[in-house]
Amino acid sequence: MLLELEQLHLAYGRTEVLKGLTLHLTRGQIGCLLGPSGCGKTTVLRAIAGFEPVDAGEVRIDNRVFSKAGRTVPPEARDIRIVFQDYALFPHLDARDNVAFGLREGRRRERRARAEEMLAAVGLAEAVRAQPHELSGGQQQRVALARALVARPRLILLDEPFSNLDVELRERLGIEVRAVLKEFGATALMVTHDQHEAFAVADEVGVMNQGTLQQWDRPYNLYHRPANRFVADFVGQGVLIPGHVSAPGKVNIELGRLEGRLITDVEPGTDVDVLLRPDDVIHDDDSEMTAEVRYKVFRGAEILYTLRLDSGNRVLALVPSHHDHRIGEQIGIRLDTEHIVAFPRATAEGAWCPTEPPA
Ligand SMILES: Nc1ncnc2c1ncn2[C@@H]1O[C@H](COP(=O)(O)OP(=O)(O)OP(=O)(O)O)[C@@H](O)[C@H]1O
Repeated sequence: MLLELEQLHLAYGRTEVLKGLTLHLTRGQIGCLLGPSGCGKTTVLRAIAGFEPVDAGEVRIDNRVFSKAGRTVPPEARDIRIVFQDYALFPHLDARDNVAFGLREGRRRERRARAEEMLAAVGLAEAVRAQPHELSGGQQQRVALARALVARPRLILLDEPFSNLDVELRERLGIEVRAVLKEFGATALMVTHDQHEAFAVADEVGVMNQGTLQQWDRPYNLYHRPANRFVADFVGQGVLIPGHVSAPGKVNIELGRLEGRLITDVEPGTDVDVLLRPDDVIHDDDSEMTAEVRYKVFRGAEILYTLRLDSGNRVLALVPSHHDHRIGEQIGIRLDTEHIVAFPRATAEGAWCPTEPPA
């Protein structure tokens, strides 16, 4: 294990921000913390970097305790580098010298040579002498990444690294950053509130809520096997539909009987809420089951339909966009679920539905 956070507790004054957070990263692994604003993501990075002392629990790196109650190894002694949202480049230094700054040792010529190699690795061989203001946001962030990587630190932390970039660029840069981190075998932890960014970059993603980790898993599992309602709601889209577990692996809902492996632990006889993702609901003109189009969002390749069932419940359906139906039309649907995600029926506040479109 390269990074181990064990039962971390951290409060700002009386406000408890991290409440027993445990997380492990192996060497060469890229992790990402995802969660709503204010859930404590940046605080986790600050605790790892040594900017914030912890109240309880431990931060261990390479089996060495770097933080525990009453003891915080200073940031400069941790061999960690951070890539910030605003790039934090020196405006008066060119790209090469910004990267060379990441090397604290060696002669200037050697440091510049290594900086040039590193810039080439992030695709900026042509821009070594450019000043930050001559570079685009994406290029500046690549310079910042090169500066973080050049000294081969133990761990790289990335704090919302793409949030100043436009959406199109974010995912592309995310894929590039992942490739570079992997090429150098770097261990990295990123924080973001953008799940597409997290999925593009990370091997494993942790969903946080109010200072705790709800699930740490591969992106596929977060989407298809959410551990609880919070994760189901936060990752991807979907609705919860009332159902009843009639037998192991069999759940009755108003659209019929679902059969498949139950992901969550619910006994036969239990009333449940079943998660239906937009890709579970297939548009099929030949199906006898129909639903009314209440709302639609054109997404280019697909249209995301909000459909009203006879009961009044809503489901979402992701449909190829040449199936362009009008609001109010009844369209055929069928379900395609290979496994079932169901949570024991809770209070009404646990369930959610897409909101009605504005009139
Ligand atoms: N220095 C501080 N003093 C007091 N409270 C703080 C301090 N820094 C953060 N907080 C509070 O701690 C909570 C967690 O903050 P943090 O920045 O870790 O959240 P975050 O998940 O990174 O949020 P965002 O996505 O908005 O950046 C917030 O409620 C915030 O207001």
